[in-house]
Amino acid sequence: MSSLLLKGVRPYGEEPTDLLVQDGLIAEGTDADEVVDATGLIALPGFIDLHTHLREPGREDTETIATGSAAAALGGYTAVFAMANTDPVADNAVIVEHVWRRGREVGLVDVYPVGAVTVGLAGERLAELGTMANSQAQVRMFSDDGHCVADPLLMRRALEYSTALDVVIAQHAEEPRLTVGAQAHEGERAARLGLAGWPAAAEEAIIARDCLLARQTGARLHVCHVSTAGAAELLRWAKAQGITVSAEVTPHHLLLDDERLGTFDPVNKVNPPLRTAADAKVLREALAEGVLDCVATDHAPHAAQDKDCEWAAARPGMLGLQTALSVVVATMVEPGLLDWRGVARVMSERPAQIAGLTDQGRPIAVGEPANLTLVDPAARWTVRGGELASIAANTPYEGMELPGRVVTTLLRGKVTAHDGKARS
Ligand SMILES: NC(=O)N[C@@H](CC(=O)O)C(=O)O
Ligand SMILES: [Zn+2]
Ligand SMILES: [Zn+2]
Repeated sequence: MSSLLLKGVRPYGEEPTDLLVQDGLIAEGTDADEVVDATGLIALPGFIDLHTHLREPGREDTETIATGSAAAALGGYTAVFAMANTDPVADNAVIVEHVWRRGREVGLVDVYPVGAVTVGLAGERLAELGTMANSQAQVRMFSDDGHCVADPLLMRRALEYSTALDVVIAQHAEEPRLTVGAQAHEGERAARLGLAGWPAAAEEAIIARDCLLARQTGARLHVCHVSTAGAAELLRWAKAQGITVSAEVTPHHLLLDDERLGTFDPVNKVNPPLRTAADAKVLREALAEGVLDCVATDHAPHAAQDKDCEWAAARPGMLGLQTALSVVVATMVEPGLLDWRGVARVMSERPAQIAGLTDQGRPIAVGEPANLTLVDPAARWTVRGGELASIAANTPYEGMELPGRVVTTLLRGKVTAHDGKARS
């Protein structure tokens, strides 16, 4: 394997140095086959997304493991967790092994399948968590994402099993009885536009309940896409009690709010919905503080016909992999809420710890795996959905100029993306 010298790179935004990458590792020395001028670029540990929808199998017209992997590499990611709400559902060893193997074949990013908690995501019977955990895919995270595991007894059982398997249960917190027909955040804006409301309490009630179940069972609970100020308050309480709960926030819930509803453009429809500007502010502060552990994209590609239609008929979800870093720079770095060490923490280190990855989210140091993202902090770029690597183009940032750009991504020393092109 060839060696690469990154000259003048700034690890975590600190003093410039030369980084040698050899045989997939960060190595000592300066003798390399290839020298790259990385002056001004910041080196971070490769990003890890705990929440990606890749749509294979079933909706390969919107995203495949190959196109989603390219989007991930271009976004600076070296590992992604592919949610189970595919068709067929990833609720058995055959499907999770397919996703895992296909990710390996594509080779742009480590694709870790998330297994479903219940058979068919139906919320009635537990899936065979143990078989998926012990399969070749070694599933370490389970979620019915897209649906909430609403039955408290089933959730309790899932948490109990998870402790024996040492896996994480990631919950899409939405009390379904409170969100029947819901279209937008329940508040003044939705009321004025005549859109049925999705109340904050539907999210918070499940988070509170599941934190109590996690305390009871000693299990590790992860909360998906936290979107309300009240949810952050509950998580702060739970962590203070010593409950083993972690939580993610999406880039869109950090940046956008329900003012977007005024356009009636379903590109802004997402689950959970865009909340108020006051919620977004609290989420940014909670992420800076560590009450929210990490950023996860909830990258959710949808076909044009499922988005360019009337609001009520449109599917919820937004692309996120290629814009996540820039949104984190805009919402967290530029306002001084996080430095680059903090970005490494929320985009790489904490996600690796939550998912139990031992070869990702590692320090940038000699002997460590060369899973790296090089970022140009001074760059600005304009988002164009049609130019993103995903098959779908449903980005809420269309035409927006965003700060910070991923220049190069390395997976075990191999360049997987450079200057806007993915390389397998
Ligand atoms: N976030 C979304 O709005 N949609 C997700 C499902 C989910 O994350 O709940 C999807 O699969 O499209
Ligand atoms: Zn969800
Ligand atoms: Zn999701």
